[in-house]
Amino acid sequence: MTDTPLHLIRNFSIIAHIDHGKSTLADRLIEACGALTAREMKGQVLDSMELEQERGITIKAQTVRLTYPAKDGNVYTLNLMDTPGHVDFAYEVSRSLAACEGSLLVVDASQGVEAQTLANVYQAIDANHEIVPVLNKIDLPAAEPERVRAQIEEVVGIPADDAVEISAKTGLNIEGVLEALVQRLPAPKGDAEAPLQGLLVDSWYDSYLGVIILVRIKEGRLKRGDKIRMMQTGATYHVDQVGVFLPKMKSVDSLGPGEMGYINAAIKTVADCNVGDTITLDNRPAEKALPGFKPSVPVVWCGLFPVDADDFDKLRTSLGKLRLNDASFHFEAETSAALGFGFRCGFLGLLHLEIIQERLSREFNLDLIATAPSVVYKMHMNNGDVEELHNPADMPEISKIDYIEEPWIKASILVRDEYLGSVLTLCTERRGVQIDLTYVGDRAMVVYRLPLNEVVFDFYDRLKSLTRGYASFEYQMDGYEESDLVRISILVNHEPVDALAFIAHRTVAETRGRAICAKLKDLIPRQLFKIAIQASIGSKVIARETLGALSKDVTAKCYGGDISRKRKLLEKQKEGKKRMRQFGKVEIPQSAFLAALKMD
Ligand SMILES: Nc1nc2c(ncn2[C@@H]2O[C@H](COP(=O)(O)OP(=O)(O)OP(=O)(O)O)[C@@H](O)[C@H]2O)c(=O)[nH]1
Repeated sequence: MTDTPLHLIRNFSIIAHIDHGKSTLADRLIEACGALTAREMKGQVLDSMELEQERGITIKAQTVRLTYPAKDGNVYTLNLMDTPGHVDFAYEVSRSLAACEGSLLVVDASQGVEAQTLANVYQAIDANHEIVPVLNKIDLPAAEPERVRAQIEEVVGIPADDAVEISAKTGLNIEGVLEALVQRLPAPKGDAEAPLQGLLVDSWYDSYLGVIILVRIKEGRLKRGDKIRMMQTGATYHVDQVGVFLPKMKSVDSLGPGEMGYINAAIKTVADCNVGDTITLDNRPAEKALPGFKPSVPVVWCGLFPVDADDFDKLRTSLGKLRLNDASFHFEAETSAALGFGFRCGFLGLLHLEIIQERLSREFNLDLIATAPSVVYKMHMNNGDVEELHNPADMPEISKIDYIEEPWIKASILVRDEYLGSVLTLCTERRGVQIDLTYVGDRAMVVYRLPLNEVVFDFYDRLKSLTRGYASFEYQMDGYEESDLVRISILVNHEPVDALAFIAHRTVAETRGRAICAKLKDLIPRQLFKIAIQASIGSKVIARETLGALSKDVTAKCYGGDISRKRKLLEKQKEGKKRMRQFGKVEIPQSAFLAALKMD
């Protein structure tokens, strides 16, 4: 089974906007090729992570090898790479694409082209893919295949005459997709006798097998027992197992050119397995490495702290494990006066942040406090140095800073005309600069430049609520620009609370400072003395709230008599204390941080 001739291999990925039916189609293809029995299918096979299933989004790119007896009498090997649809995972999309020769472009025939469809299809075009448009959900009464076909031609700019019309849900015309794959996608190229060149597409940690590497062989052959070398890191390993995903793992003797599969080689550190690296043979190395991927750079950072300080080590181990599965995620130890020991973590975007946070809580059972997400600022110092700032609490003294730059993005928003006005207002409020406004059928496509800082700050939520969920949003990084930014410190009883410090444009500093102070006033329990809650820029106070004093003796109502009841009350109070953080004389409950950090 390992010796599929090149002309009978097709490697493809499926690209689509979220919810247009990519995973459902993948399931149908797997089913149609008999890889799994219906009972084994049980829901969507490719979205294996629990969290993914619940949210219905695809996080990790995965691959499946299918066998398809085509109408031309040949039996083809089809390697399907699943790709995530969301913009935060654009990086994973690009590496999946680099491992394939073609793409199925799935468009929901009742919805039409969306912002994310465009973003993904341009990546596929960049990767020189042959693209087969697929119109899905034609079972829906609202499906308008003709209109969407025209839209694909007009907006995406690829021919859509022979787009395959299907219903992934009912299974209608799945064979049409399989035939299009074998007839329209090019076969991979490569020479089985050449020195090995394998593209390291992905690596993750499996609790039974250790580190697993997903590889696409470009040239040569990779066998069990080979000694491989990673061309970038120079690390060498003996290959214990070579295999393919059916989608269950199945070991094979070797993988030849054009094939995709996995390697298991008792690798201890995933740090040696850089995605995009070239795998070659130690005793007969390739001369050149394959063109790799651009490393992913985290654009959003936030602090993660265990609610229970005893969980610090567990948090460290858990982050390490997640990182094995997700090289795009970064973390480093951090201490906060307010929150204790924790980690500063870097993410590709907000959804990525949310997913990691949720996985920590679900898979590792950790109770965490996350500080407000911050973008990476560039501090141009008076002495000519340029420092990157990931954490507002680390901002250098203002007198030493010449100027500050912040990252900008170019965002495309596709929205129904009736909501356009509110979207334009939102973008303007967020310091956006309009670049373009066109129409895609009955919807407006507006392109804005926006400071990323304003987008990490509840932009998605506002966009969603303003458009009743009907807007689609896609962005890419668009350079750095100088900006009038200030750090706002929050002081409780004149003590700065580092975890609440944030950076904002001067024009919105006061409003946001006020909002936090007002919120904290409601969240911090009254104490025996008056407490000032202030927001300041440097030494200048820009907002203030005062929390009145209160005397409170929980045992007062117990008339001295019932000792056990009294003890219970005191214990209860002690319990409560554990969840408090001490600030000078003031105790702030964890819930206050959580709520204050969740600004809305
Ligand atoms: N009526 C109908 N519904 C479909 C069809 N294909 C998929 N769906 C539904 O559309 C929704 C989204 O499908 P998914 O396959 O999860 O979409 P996806 O593109 O994989 O979504 P992400 O993984 O989030 O990118 C699900 O509720 C499916 O049941 C179809 O052909 N017809």
